Amino acid sequence: MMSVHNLGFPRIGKQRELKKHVEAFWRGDINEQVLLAEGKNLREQAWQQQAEAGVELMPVGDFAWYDHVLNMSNWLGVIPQRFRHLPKGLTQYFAMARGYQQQGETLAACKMTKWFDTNYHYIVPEFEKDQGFQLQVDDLLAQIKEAQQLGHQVKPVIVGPVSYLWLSEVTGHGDKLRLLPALLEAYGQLLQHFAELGINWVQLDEPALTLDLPVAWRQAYEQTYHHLQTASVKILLATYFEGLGDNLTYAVNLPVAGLHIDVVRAPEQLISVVDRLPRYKVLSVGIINGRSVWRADLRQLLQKLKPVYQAFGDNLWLAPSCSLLHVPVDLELETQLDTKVKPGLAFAIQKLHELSALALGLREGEAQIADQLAISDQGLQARELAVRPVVQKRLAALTAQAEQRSQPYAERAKVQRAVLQLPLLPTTTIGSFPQTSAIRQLRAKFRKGDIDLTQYHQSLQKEIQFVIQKQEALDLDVLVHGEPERTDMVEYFAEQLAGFVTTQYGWVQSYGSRCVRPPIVIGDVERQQPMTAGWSAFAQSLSNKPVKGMLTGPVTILQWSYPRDDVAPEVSAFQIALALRDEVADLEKAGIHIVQIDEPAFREGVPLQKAAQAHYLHWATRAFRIASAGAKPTTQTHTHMCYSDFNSIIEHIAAMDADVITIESTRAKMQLLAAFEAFSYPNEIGPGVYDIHSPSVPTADDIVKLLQAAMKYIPVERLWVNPDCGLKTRNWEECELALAAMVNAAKQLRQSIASTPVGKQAELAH
Ligand SMILES: Nc1nc2c(c(=O)[nH]1)N[C@@H](CNc1ccc(C(=O)N[C@@H](CCC(=O)N[C@@H](CCC(=O)N[C@@H](CCC(=O)O)C(=O)O)C(=O)O)C(=O)O)cc1)CN2
Ligand code: MET
Ligand SMILES: [Zn+2]
Repeated sequence: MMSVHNLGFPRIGKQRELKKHVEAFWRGDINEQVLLAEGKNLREQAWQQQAEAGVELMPVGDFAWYDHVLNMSNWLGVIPQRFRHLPKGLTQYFAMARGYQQQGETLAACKMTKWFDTNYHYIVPEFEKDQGFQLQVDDLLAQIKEAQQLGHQVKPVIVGPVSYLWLSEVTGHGDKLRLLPALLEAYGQLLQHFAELGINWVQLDEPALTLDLPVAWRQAYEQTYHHLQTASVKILLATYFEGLGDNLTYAVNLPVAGLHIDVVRAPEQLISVVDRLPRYKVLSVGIINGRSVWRADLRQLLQKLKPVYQAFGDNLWLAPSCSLLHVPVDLELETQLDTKVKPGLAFAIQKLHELSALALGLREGEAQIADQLAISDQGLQARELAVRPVVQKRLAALTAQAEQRSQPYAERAKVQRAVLQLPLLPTTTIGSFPQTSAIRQLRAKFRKGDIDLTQYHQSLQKEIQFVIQKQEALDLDVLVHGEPERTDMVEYFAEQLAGFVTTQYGWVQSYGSRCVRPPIVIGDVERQQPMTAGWSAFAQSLSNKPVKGMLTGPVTILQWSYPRDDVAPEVSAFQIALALRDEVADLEKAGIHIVQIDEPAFREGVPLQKAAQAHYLHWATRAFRIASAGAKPTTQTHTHMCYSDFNSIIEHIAAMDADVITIESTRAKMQLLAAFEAFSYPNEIGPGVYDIHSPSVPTADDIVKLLQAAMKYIPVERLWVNPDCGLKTRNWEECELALAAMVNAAKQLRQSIASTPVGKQAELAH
């Protein structure tokens, strides 16, 4: 029978229950037994919600206390040496995710990085040179039994071996593919365990199969699935986030029982796959967008699926394009959404209902789903909202000149030096200071109406005063206001821009227990009033040192929101950029001399396949320039990037033409700067000098060494001193100690440079 199945479901619960339980466990407020019971509850609820929405084949294995890639490492026994003496189970698991500090012992966490082009972060598998694999899967098998006992037909869902290997890092040198045979043995055993539990189908997630793969990795796919075909379970090979591209011919011929393809990201591949996939295989069509919150056009999708159903019959399965991890759980919780917008949206549960409707419509005819079609038709009307001809006209009239600063960097730098009077190696922070529970509670009180707007603003002003005082005391050179008024760097802007809506409970996991509520772009974007200038002006009034204005860039605002699914992303990005351009002008009017426009998601937005990258990089760079280039030559523009590997996009970073870029680089030990040097990056750079993810505090010596390393690549006149990223997830004690060390390090270096003869200085600087 044709099946409706799901690739994965949000694990956090409708109201972020998982976050609350896990954080309570970390604080020691609940014990392991209670945590395990709460997890079991959440899984049961998720299965129940999916079953009620018509899922016939239930994903199991998508639950994770922290991250599903870390789960896979744990199941395979990929535990780096430094954690092996810790008690197996949750202690070891959380130590790998977050680091470990106890009784004088400090273990660094494993690396965390972006999951393909999403805002979800996974824990990078860390292999030793001769990594072995040893299954420890009792918890996974127990979950499968839990679901079976509840009467669900279970399909285990795990990361496939090639993608797992692709995402891993090997310490020292060595070709990762060497490890494939041993890895396949372990996967083979795991599939055998599934078979013993009566499992019929297993889903192996292989998003890496959509990348432009080196030949050896393509071959690894053949080797892998030839090896695993002897297992007594059927394999559904799941690909998503892109089309199969050049790997299509390989993919359709791999010896697996089923193939899942993403026809939302790559609609054009449907015909090719239907033509080439043998009819005895299952074709799982990812037809409902797992990365968006827009309702689907069911009539159109039915037309698309009809010929596929004719060709494949019961071997056609319907699914979301990818795991629903990337969308919120339930639209029904949203009681404050505009009543014209809400019918246009679908969260995880609603998306599964859309799939069930499609399946029923295909099997039994459209008349059977008249109600759902009516809902879909109504949803399409929400796309006609928020049309703003004024914005469209302004965009159309934009000149190339508007995207250029009025003077080149070399000249701007001179006038900025005169205005700002900064010392060599200026010190600064990235923007946010600790988001304490007092601040969050203040916000919660304001939302509930327990305090009014005036009281809320007064308390925020007090916080800004406190933040400025602390920075003065630390003797930082360029100050920030600390962003206490922002729940999130993207949501804050979306709340104020016309053309966006925000949600109450639209939480999506970003990493571990940390969640975000991505806003939704519903139409043309337009600024209605200044968004940040008041707060920045207030902060500046408290200090004689420059205070940076703090904006989130157009690419990041769009990337961390749900875009329209029927508007080219650059159109929305340019509109957001125009709004920010006006904000920059208002900051200048308010007496602000430095404006930072953060673009941490700039790299994340780069398309996975090479063919599409140039177009993206072109418009993304333009969007940044539209936002920033209106600044006066005396205004110093900054940007900030983090969480990614920048080496491949340096020329585009340079084309953004920010006067200063502050960039995460501690974990890569300044190696990143070699790339900046190789490219002759012309403007100023603040390579992060300490990792803000770790509670451990750096010493001034550590920082001096890093800066000396940086001076080998970047002339000291163009170097800044700052942490890797914002400090909102840290506490004050950690911040003060770390920043004191940082300022101290900068001062030491300034002194040693000042006492160095001029000839030598030049040497030092290069
Ligand atoms: N959008 C986005 N993506 C990003 C980042 C980012 O900053 N923003 N940074 C990178 C890393 N990702 C991150 C994602 C989230 C968080 C984070 O701290 N999230 C907070 C939520 C922030 C928030 O919206 N807070 C609200 C709601 C807070 C809250 O939970 N309030 C309580 C009540 C108050 C209390 O008792 O604490 C409640 O509603 O129940 C507020 O401040 O008002 C969390 O999960 O805890 C950090 C980094 C990459 N991606
Ligand atoms: C994820 S980048 C964060 C930049 C922001 N200005 C902050 O300091 O939090
Ligand atoms: Zn950052």
